Amino acid sequence: MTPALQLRDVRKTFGKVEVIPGASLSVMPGEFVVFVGPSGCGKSTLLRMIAGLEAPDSGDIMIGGARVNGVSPARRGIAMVFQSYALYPHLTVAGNMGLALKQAGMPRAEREAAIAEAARMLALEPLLDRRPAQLSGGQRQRVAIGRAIVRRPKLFLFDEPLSNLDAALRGQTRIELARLHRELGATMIYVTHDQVEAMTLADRIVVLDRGHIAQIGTPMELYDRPANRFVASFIGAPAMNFLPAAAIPGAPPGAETLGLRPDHLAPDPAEGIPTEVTHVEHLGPETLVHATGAGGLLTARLTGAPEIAPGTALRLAPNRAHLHWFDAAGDRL
Ligand SMILES: Nc1ncnc2c1ncn2[C@@H]1O[C@H](COP(=O)(O)OP(=O)(O)OP(=O)(O)O)[C@@H](O)[C@H]1O
Repeated sequence: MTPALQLRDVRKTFGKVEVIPGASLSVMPGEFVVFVGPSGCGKSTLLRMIAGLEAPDSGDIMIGGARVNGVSPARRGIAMVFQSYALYPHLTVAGNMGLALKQAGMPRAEREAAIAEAARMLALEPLLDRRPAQLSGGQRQRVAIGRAIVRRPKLFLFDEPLSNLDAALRGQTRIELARLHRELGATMIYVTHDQVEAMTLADRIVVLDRGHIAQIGTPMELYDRPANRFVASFIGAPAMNFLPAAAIPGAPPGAETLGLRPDHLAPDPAEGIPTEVTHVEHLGPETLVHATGAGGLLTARLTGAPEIAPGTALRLAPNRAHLHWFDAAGDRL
């Protein structure tokens, strides 16, 4: 099958700074791929090169099997949804959604059918005659998504589309986006710095570390088998704990660091690592216990609301089925 998108050793430098030192990846038709990484890691630059808003210094960008380097954004068969909704204030919702189709010369009846279909998918039907100023932030973002849908692009590109929404609406819109992806069966590339969005939306996640692809995999692959410390610490909340490899017996040769997820620690008065509790957070169904011990800081996620006070001694034992060993370079062993 021809990949919907392929990057072959794509490089980008701004002035003297190499922002993308060489990225290669393939996205299959219908996949939802999320680019994730901390601020400044180059996610937006990569997305903007795919969109044609930025030119790579070298390398090939292929969309649907055709090389699109040098092809204008409008001719790439893509639709982009930004963090800022970028709606036209003087046009109605329907007008905003249909503008690109009108400009492309699509007949009115066909245009209206496309708008009606997108409005149905996004529950925008009652709002079609409103102007952007009369909409909430979440509704505006849905219009921006609708504007992308009506164009039936080969590739949807999303650049942090939820970051202007409040937490509750972000969660809700995330679920809507996942449903939309299922319903459309479209190929989607999505940029975020939020690992929860990446974990919940992606078929596959691309983790970027200072322009390098640190790992590509399904959410559970990254969670269960992070390729290096960077991915291990970025994926999963609360973050993975890191201790010197000598903290427990059984380190493989070359191990420098032991990674333990908070989910994989449990009190064990006999065998556990001795720690002193520094802080306890009761979240209702679970409790986060923060402690010092074995030459590091440890966070454990315990179920229920155990009575543990700061200052007490607590022995925490790792689940042996979930140990992550890393060498001096930070690579997984
Ligand atoms: N037009 C530009 N000129 C010079 N440097 C740039 C330009 N655009 C981006 N950069 C730099 O390239 C690096 C990557 O930026 P980019 O916006 O791709 O990161 P990002 O991962 O999307 O970050 P954020 O989440 O903060 O948007 C940053 O160091 C940024 O300062």
